[in-house]
Amino acid sequence: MNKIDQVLTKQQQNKGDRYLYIIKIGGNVIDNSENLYRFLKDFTALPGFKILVHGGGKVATQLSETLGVEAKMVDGRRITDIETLRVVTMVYGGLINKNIVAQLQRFGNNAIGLTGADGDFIRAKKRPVKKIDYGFVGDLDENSIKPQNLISLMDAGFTPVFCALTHDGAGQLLNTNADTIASALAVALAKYYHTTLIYCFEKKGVLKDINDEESLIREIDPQYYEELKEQQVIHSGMLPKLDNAFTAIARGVKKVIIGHSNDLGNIKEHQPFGTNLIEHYL
Ligand SMILES: Nc1ncnc2c1ncn2[C@@H]1O[C@H](COP(=O)(O)OP(=O)(O)O)[C@@H](O)[C@H]1O
Ligand SMILES: CC(=O)N[C@@H](CCC(=O)OP(=O)(O)O)C(=O)O
Repeated sequence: MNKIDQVLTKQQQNKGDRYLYIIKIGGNVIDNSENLYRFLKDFTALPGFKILVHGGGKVATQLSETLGVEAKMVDGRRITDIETLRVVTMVYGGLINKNIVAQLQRFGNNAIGLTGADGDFIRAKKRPVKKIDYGFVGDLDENSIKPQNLISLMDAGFTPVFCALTHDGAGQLLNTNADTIASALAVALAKYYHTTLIYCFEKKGVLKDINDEESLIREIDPQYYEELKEQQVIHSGMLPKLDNAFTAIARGVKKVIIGHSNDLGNIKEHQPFGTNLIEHYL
């Protein structure tokens, strides 16, 4: 057994006292400075190890339009030509990532802002051209994340903050959906930590009626998810989010929650929070 494997085996044995929160925030939280402030404060107060993953599609679309680069989405994924890749690199890797890191530092959280290329933390494969050419969009697989260096970074006291950019290992940055990055990180790290994956957005969770915040669904299993899809209770961005969430559950992540960024503090207070995804109802 080599040295790294020995260290990792030891870490696996010690999983008992190693808790990790992987939390993803999307464009609507980033766009609302009050909600973002509150979220980052509550995120900092969570116990244990933490990783933040952020999107920012909304800001990228706004800046694209200002720069005269047309924003095109298909099935919730951005068609990323070379001009768009330049925009998202500036917005995700620069503007949003560095602002979040600076705000976390204010709360005493020693955050370090990363793309998947930094430290070779996340390698992706450019999506093959089939019916649609998505351009510089990266897909993840089970080999995309090698956890060793990420574990070392967290052991050294840093909080990784990942944006929605990865790389292909051959010099090319790729745009990768932030929900997918969060799910892949949770799957890769679930062997080493008691891992909770949380998707925070601007609603209480998955709602029966999207216009009624009181219609929160507290628990969903895959069978109920299928029924909700058939009834068209779930649509648009919530579909890929739930697909990513159930992928994480199927691959060993024990706890996945979808909830409002303003309610994150409920976790510390041991209060109910958002929609919990479960393998199946008992
Ligand atoms: N049943 C549902 N409950 C809550 N949100 C839903 C539901 N069905 C569709 N949605 C939509 O999904 C969106 C969240 O997906 P998305 O925009 O991709 O999130 P993010 O802000 O994290 O990127 C919500 O803003 C909402 O418009
Ligand atoms: C390939 C792809 O679609 N990438 C996303 C990455 C950003 C993201 O995921 O942002 P939200 O979480 O705010 O939606 C995009 O460019 O919109």
